[in-house]
Amino acid sequence: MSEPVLPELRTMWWESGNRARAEIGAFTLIAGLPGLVGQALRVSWRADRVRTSVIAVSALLSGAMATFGLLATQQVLIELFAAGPTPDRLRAAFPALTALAVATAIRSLLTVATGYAQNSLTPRVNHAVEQRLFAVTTAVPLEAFDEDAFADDMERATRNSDAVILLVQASFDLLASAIGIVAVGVAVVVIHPLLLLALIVATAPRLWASLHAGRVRYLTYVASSVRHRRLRLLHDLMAERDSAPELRAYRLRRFLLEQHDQVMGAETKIQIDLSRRISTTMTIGSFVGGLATAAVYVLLGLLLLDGQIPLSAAATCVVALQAAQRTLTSSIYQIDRVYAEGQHFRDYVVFLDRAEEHLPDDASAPAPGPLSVLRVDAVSLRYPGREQPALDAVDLTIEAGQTVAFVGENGSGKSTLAALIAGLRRPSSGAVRWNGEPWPGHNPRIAVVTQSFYKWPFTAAANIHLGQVERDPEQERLEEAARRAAAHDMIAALPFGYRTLLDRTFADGQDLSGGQWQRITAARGFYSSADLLIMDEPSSALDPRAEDALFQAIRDRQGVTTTILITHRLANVRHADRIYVLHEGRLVETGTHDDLVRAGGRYADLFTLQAAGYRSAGGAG
Ligand SMILES: Nc1ncnc2c1ncn2[C@@H]1O[C@H](COP(=O)(O)OP(=O)(O)OP(=O)(O)O)[C@@H](O)[C@H]1O
Repeated sequence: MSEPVLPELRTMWWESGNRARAEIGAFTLIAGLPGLVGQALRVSWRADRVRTSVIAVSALLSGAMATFGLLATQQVLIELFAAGPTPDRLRAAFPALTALAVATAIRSLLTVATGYAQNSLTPRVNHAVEQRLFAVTTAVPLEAFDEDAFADDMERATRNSDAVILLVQASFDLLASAIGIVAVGVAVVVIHPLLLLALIVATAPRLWASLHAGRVRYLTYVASSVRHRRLRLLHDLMAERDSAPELRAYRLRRFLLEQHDQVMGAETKIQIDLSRRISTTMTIGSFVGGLATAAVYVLLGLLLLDGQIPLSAAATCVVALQAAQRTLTSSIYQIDRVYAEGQHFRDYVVFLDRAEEHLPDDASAPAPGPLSVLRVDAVSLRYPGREQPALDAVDLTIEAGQTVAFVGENGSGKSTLAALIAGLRRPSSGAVRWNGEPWPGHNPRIAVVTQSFYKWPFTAAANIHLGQVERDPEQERLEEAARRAAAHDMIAALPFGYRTLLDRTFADGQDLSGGQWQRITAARGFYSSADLLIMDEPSSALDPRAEDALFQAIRDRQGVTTTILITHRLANVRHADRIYVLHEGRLVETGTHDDLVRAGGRYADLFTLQAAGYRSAGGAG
């Protein structure tokens, strides 16, 4: 093995928020919060005004109750520390005690109301966010996926769709904590203005230390993230079904175990170093925080001795200080969360904005009529990052009812031309005209059986029905399409026939061979009643009998419906009304099979080469 380590990994979607949090200091962190909380509240407001209002009002009322509770506590203490017999003092403290109990009960009720409102708000926000996101991801044209930056943004936005609700939740929690802190501040000012200063002095070092510790925690995460992913990659390689056969066939076991040992060793060492740093930060934070609190207690003592504040005020201040520190601890956690989730939320918003630029404007276009003629006018396409155009000024005309073939060597541009005709991609220049009119986006009258088909995790029947999902499935038509693609007998032999799930993730799910899958996708093409059917390499994995049946079915369409056939098996295009030969993106030859063989050009060369292969094999046999 010449490569000592696995290749570099790119930054992943889930790291952006934590990375951003790790890179900034406490000041930038705090300064960024109002904007993020504002955005979260707007999202929440749009999703559900009533519940958003309930949560916001509850947070405010809860803060008011906290202030009220502290003032009542002071009143209770004043009455209890007053001179006189204990029963009298208790009687005097009773109204304040009742007020304290009521304030506490109201706060508890508000917490319950907030919980209910948040529980119902969460699915509503998620629903709104996901609907908007997937409405966009399913509408952007294919070329958007070729732009690296766009594809990255899309991945981040899709995976981070729950960032919105996490940001909303964290923002509400932060809001409640912030109001709680303000409430304590107000109560303390009412008791004695100087105590506010004491409160700030006691809590500020802890606040700073906790924020700093948060940053170290995020740094820890970021520093180990690449190794974690590398480990996950190795876990998958060593324990997954897909890689298991080659792992054994190529005897990769030792290599992978060594890689795992190396990465795991580095990870352990760095984790230990980093946890040491975190512990140090936390210890310093607690130490300085403790000193500051002690200093405040000393100050309180001095004020008491000097007669500046009564004993009840000092005692209330101690209670307030503890309440403030409790609220602060939860605030720090919320601040970090709001910031990190806020970055993910920004990814989501940025993606939606960028995606808007890509969306096709086909809402206002009239539906295309039945095909009479399709014209490809000087169409060119250059993929991003490629010097050579994949298609270069291609012109051709297809009449309704024709069967035409695109042939050419690998990479000559056949699939790209098919994608342009279907409207799955837009040309860099030129136009595809359906009955003389260009059609923006995918043309609903064209069905495509793609070369790199997707194995949809549905039943066999549903997989065929995908060819025309807008109509209810008709078993007879499904079977008829399957027969034409030589798929019927194979499906009938599956454990549940047409109702067999074609994905092993599901209970009783089955997997098919490559050729069997290809028969299903061909059946899907036949099932559609599109005016134009494009079949891109529909027989590459088929056995000779299935291939013969498939091409017979394609020949049966000739003169009735229109077909574009892309194949390297040139014997199968002999019957085509017209053959277009592509070479390095240019249309180099056009004609019937006989015309092209007679012309003795590129097609004739390829055909003779293939035919010679069969002849010599026949001769050898
Ligand atoms: N998404 C893409 N991004 C960048 N280049 C691409 C992309 N898809 C295809 N290409 C390039 O465009 C050229 C034409 O590719 P295309 O798939 O159209 O060829 P093809 O004639 O269908 O080939 P094959 O016979 O192998 O299926 C090739 O050079 C290919 O590398």
